[in-house]
Amino acid sequence: MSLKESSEYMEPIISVKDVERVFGKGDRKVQVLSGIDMTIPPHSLTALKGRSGSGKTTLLNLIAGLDKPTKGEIYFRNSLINDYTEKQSSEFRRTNIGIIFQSFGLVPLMTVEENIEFGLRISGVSKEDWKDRIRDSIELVGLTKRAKHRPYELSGGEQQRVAIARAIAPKPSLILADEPTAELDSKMAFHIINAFKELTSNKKTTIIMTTHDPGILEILDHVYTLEDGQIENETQEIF
Ligand SMILES: Nc1ncnc2c1ncn2[C@@H]1O[C@H](COP(=O)(O)OP(=O)(O)OP(=O)(O)O)[C@@H](O)[C@H]1O
Repeated sequence: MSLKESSEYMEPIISVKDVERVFGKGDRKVQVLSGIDMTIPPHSLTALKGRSGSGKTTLLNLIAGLDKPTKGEIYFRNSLINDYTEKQSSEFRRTNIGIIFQSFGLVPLMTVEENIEFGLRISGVSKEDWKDRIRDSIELVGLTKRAKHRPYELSGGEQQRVAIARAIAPKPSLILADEPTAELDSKMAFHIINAFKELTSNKKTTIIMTTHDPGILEILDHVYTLEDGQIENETQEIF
């Protein structure tokens, strides 16, 4: 591998530098994050863990460009995303990021297949690839038999898996997942995390997720623990 290739490989996909997020003013001021530094290498599987209210979702929202830090910088590769206009920010998400939220954001009148197709359409994936991408992503989350069903006909865990399939299908360079296994039983959670691990090991994507689940932590490449708005300790550093 040439020096150029190897240095490109090591370039972080996300760099968070001295980030702070304060909500509200005066008496209602809440300092949720402060002095956050994080470097996410490409093709890694990283988790943010911490107590409820520790700021995990807030940090994911900042990385997605859905919110802006009150201080500090967030880079996607070499691009400073906290300076993006709203238009640049939504274009950035549309073309680079798959988002799995706690509220799944599925379109109620669309079947599982149609929801995933919708995701492919807005990500700009060429139409000739849709059929394979839809089939493969549905298979990956174990919902082949439910492909023609609508979200209201599915359980919470099944809806969560549709949201995962929809985020994966466009093959984004970064997936941000807020508690993607929260609704799943331990066997299915393990299956999904293993699928995440395979997608990152095969250099198909990079994943940053939040979790409460101690059972899955050992599969991950890197775990950041948030406590009192700061990164407490770093574990499982393998890079
Ligand atoms: N828009 C807002 N205005 C004021 N406070 C907010 C706002 N958004 C989040 N917070 C506060 O920031 C803190 C962190 O919230 P966040 O959702 O990031 O936590 P979390 O670690 O993801 O929690 P959980 O595990 O319960 O999902 C909470 O105390 C919350 O009340």
